[in-house]
Amino acid sequence: MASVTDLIQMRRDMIKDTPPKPFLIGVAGGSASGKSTVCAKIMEQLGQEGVETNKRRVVIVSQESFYKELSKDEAEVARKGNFNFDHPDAFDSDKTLETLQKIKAAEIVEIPVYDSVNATGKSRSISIYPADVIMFEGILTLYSKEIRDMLDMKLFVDSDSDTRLSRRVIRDTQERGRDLEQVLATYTNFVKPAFEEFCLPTKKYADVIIPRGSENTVAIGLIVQHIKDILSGNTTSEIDGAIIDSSTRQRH
Ligand SMILES: [N-]=[N+]=N[C@@H]1[C@H](O)[C@@H](CO)O[C@H]1n1ccc(=O)[nH]c1=O
Repeated sequence: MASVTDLIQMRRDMIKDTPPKPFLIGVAGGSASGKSTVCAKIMEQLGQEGVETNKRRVVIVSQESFYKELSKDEAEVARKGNFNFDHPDAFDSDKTLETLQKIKAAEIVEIPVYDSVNATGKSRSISIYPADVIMFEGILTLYSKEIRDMLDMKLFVDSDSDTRLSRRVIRDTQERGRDLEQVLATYTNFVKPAFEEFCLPTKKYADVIIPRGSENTVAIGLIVQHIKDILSGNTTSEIDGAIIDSSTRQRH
């Protein structure tokens, strides 16, 4: 009669041969909360030291890739800073879900790279190849239940709103060539209200909330270690539990 340890090892050997299903992480948080930087740091720390098997492939998918294309009138309104890019309806939720399902099924997908200066996703697109870890980052990545249910880990980057506003002012005036008055008006009219109505309420769905965003090296380190443990099968997952449970049943 094989011991429990043998059973668990046999199971782990079986699992090791099958390519791991992509591990999907949702990273939400207010505009300029540091989501992209948190993702970059996690990716860097996962990619750096090879875990047990070969180097992990980690890719970042931005929710901005799924902005609906603007009509001519909407583009005109957007140019004046009067379009609400922070509302859930600004995103194509069907296309988002379909693309994430393909990514989760380890298919190669083509996604647009959003050009926020010209507010279009038509400038260029990139291919996302099958990866071990996919980080889906954006202000409303935890908003839809269908997407939440697909995620293996949900993170919320929780930076103070004054920090986020000051970053936006610098980013939008310097990198996106907008004037200060328009940036502040857009923030007051759309970004702040939409954050409070649609983004902040999704914090309750997070598995880990990261106060202070990318400066929080302890939180990022814990998250990276947990992902590594899951990828290298070191966690006592439900599979092990099932074996132990079945063997005790046999013992009676
Ligand atoms: N305006 N505004 N706010 C949104 C949102 O807060 C953030 C994340 O999508 O990017 C901003 N955003 C998005 C598309 C765009 O063309 N311009 C832009 O500034």
